[in-house]
Amino acid sequence: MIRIQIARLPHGQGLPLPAYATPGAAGMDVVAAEDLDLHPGERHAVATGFKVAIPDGYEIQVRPRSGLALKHGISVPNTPGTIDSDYRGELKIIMINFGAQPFPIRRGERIAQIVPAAVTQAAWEEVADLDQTDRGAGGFGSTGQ
Ligand SMILES: O=c1ccn([C@H]2C[C@H](O)[C@@H](COP(=O)(O)OP(=O)(O)OP(=O)(O)O)O2)c(=O)[nH]1
Ligand SMILES: [Mg+2]
Repeated sequence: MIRIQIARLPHGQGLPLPAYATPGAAGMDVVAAEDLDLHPGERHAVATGFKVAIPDGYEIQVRPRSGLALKHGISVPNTPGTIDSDYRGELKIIMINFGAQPFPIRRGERIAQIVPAAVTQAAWEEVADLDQTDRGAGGFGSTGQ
């Protein structure tokens, strides 16, 4: 378990912190800080009312909730969303309505889940060419269905 600083913005007053719904949950559910109706095909960066300072070496991934996806076609188009450790703006959840009906997003309702994850940064080692493998450049179904 890591500790992540979280600060409440003025419009986050009264909202619960992102929280695990069950002891074994992988993601903390995040609630909306605003009310809006998301019409079919529309996207919106929904306010959460919080900002966070993630420790170096970690990120937060933003993922959809499967119930909203299955029942209403509500998802996160950039899933898994990436919250960088050096970001100090408001945590926002980009929501999209893939369904056929307008979907009411309401303040205090759980709209997505966030998963802290370790990040491995890499440095490039540029070379003239790469080693040979059996696969070579085969991909995109090259091994069959
Ligand atoms: O679902 C998201 C995705 C991103 N962000 C914030 C935090 C993240 O650190 C920052 C940048 O996100 P990302 O790198 O995915 O977007 P970009 O289009 O590459 O923007 P930038 O040029 O600011 O990095 O935006 C959110 O609040 N919610
Ligand atoms: Mg970026």
